[in-house]
Amino acid sequence: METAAMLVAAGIECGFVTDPALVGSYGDVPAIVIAQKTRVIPASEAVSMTEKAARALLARDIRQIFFKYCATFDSTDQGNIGPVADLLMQLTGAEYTAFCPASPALRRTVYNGHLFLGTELISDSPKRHDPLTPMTDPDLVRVLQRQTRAKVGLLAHALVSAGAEAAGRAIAEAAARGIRYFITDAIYDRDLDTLAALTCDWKLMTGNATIVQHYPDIWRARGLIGATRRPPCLRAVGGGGVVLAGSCAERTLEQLAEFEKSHPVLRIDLLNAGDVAATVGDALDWARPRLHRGPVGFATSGAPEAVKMAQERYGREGAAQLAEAILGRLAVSLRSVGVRRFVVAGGETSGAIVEHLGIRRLRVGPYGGPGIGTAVTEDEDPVALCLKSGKLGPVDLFATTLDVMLDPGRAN
Ligand SMILES: Nc1ncnc2c1ncn2[C@@H]1O[C@H](COP(=O)(O)OP(=O)(O)O)[C@@H](O)[C@H]1O
Ligand SMILES: O=C(O)[C@@H](O)C(=O)COP(=O)(O)O
Repeated sequence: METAAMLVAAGIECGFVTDPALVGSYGDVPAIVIAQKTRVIPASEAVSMTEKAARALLARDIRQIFFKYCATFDSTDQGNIGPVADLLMQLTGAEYTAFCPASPALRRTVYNGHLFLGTELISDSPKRHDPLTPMTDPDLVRVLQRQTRAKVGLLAHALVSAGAEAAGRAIAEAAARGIRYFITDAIYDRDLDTLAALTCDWKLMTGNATIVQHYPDIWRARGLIGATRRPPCLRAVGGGGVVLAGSCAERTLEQLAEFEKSHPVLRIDLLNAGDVAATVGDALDWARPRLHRGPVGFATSGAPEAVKMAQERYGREGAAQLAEAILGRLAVSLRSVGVRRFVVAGGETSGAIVEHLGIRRLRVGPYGGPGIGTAVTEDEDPVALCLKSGKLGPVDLFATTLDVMLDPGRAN
């Protein structure tokens, strides 16, 4: 959703679906995002879901497929970045592609193939405690190589600094020696300019949303899209407002603490929540008398020790599935009692809630800052969603976003 929001902010009409079957519901739009929850499912399932999505796009005579993943390269040795890239190479007929997770503005940089969060290697950062994709190896060439049979190499910073032409020549030479995948160093925003210029015409490119953000100026300069349009703001949505948090990231915990200063928050302890139906029922009973007074929050989020205990009880995937089932079913129950504004913390959690709510197509609003996407359903009784990356967003995001949903025009 963040990727779509960046395009919308650049004045580009961008479709957004979670179901590839709906790609055909758009006319001649310059871009379509297909958002699927494929990050940590078994690789074979991620590949088959991505194949459906890619085929739906390729049926439209497109210039490029962009495979978006997290700036922290969230994945495990079993996948899914490597296996999905392998599939997309085959479907697009690309000879090689690059991997550019960097987000210099957020100080997520790649140097000599090593991923840093600020001054720390990712393996020394809180990402080593991620509930699903603990990142314990900072060397992305090595990380990706464990996920694919294709030969992985590095586009080193000296080559990126030398400009798109020199980098392109170096890649072509390395490709002639059999290297198919290039982890790209990127430290500064100007590196993304170079990499965008280099990859703009490739059939397949992969990375974080940050590099997509650099394409519209190039498209426009080449006359591929028309003049800038002021992005339309989203419809106002009334009804109850809630925060649903499944992210256990430090930033989410801070945002919850801030929201809790002025709003009720129900903390759901997974150790006492094995019965999903009963937990959801109790949470709804807790919410009903409070909701008419203003937004409320629900969180399964916990600090690393709490996550560890839940995972010891239910297993890594089991704990995640339990939290996602609770928050997803709660979202459905909350909608049935009049909630229409949802702020969701966590990428996986967002996917689970969108799936439970049965949302397949959304109108995405203009970019609202790193890690945040906001959208509204297109039906007569709309639901507004803000989906937030666990690690990102200002501390007061929850209350301010629920408020802006009531009148998005005011925020512009
Ligand atoms: N208390 C908990 N213990 C273990 N896992 C949890 C707990 N609460 C939530 N989870 C799971 O942790 C994962 C967090 O991932 P995600 O929602 O993507 O957040 P983030 O954006 O911080 O990575 C989700 O699958 C969520 O269901
Ligand atoms: O790069 C990012 O942080 C986001 O693009 C993203 O993917 C966030 O995923 P979560 O960390 O699971 O929220």
